[in-house]
Amino acid sequence: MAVKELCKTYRGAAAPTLKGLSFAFPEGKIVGLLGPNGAGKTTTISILCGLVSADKGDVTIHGLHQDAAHREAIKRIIGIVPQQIALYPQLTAVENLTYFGNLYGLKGPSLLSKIMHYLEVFGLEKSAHKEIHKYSGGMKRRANIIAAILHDPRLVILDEPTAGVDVQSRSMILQFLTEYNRQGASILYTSHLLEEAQSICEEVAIMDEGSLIVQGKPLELIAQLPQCRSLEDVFLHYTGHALRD
Ligand SMILES: Nc1ncnc2c1ncn2[C@@H]1O[C@H](COP(=O)(O)OP(=O)(O)OP(=O)(O)O)[C@@H](O)[C@H]1O
Repeated sequence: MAVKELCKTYRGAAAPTLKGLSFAFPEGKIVGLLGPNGAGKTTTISILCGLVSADKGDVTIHGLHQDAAHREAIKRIIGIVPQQIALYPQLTAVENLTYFGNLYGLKGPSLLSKIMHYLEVFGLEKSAHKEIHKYSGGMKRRANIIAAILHDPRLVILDEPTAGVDVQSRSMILQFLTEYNRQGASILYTSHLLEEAQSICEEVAIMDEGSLIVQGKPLELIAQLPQCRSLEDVFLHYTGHALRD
């Protein structure tokens, strides 16, 4: 996937959120989009998914240029896991997942067996018929991921999928992403957890204030800076210590 010279200023905003952002990631890898609060990660992801329109610039996903002619094809390729839980709290997990499966034209016994399979993979089978508002934070996050992958997307885009979950859920989610990637899918995710990003991402792009700062393989980025021992050191080297509002 690639973005080229993306610009975005939200209506009424005093300053642009994206200022000519460009990066390109190879397919079939787990890659990370990193940056401090307000860097523009969610905006970038939203543009990649077609949920927000850019003022200027190009997006290409799995060789398809993001334009009106390819919108439907791209929608089928992508699975989106938003930062906020996008499930109906009063519906059970099975009811929610049936609804999301139907949106992609999946139905009947094959959809139900897929839902049950993933509920088991994500350790939610005992809560399949429990309403989502009765789920813990980690359970909601796991169910939120299932909703995005029922249509077997070749690219899964996740916005902070492991934020605020316990160690067990986090480890389960990362293990799943690694396995899903091994089966051939590309994964793009954002996180503030740099140790985690270092361990699972083959490549990362660090952005700040709407522009790309640096991109590369975590170990190569670390090796380029003699004073840095971790991706967190690299991140602080490029983005500085100043607090962001
Ligand atoms: N819908 C919107 N309307 C106006 N401004 C917005 C909107 N969404 C985001 N912004 C602004 O754009 C900037 C970048 O926000 P964005 O959420 O893309 O950053 P981020 O890197 O994902 O941040 P975080 O790590 O805090 O989630 C922020 O200054 C934010 O206030």
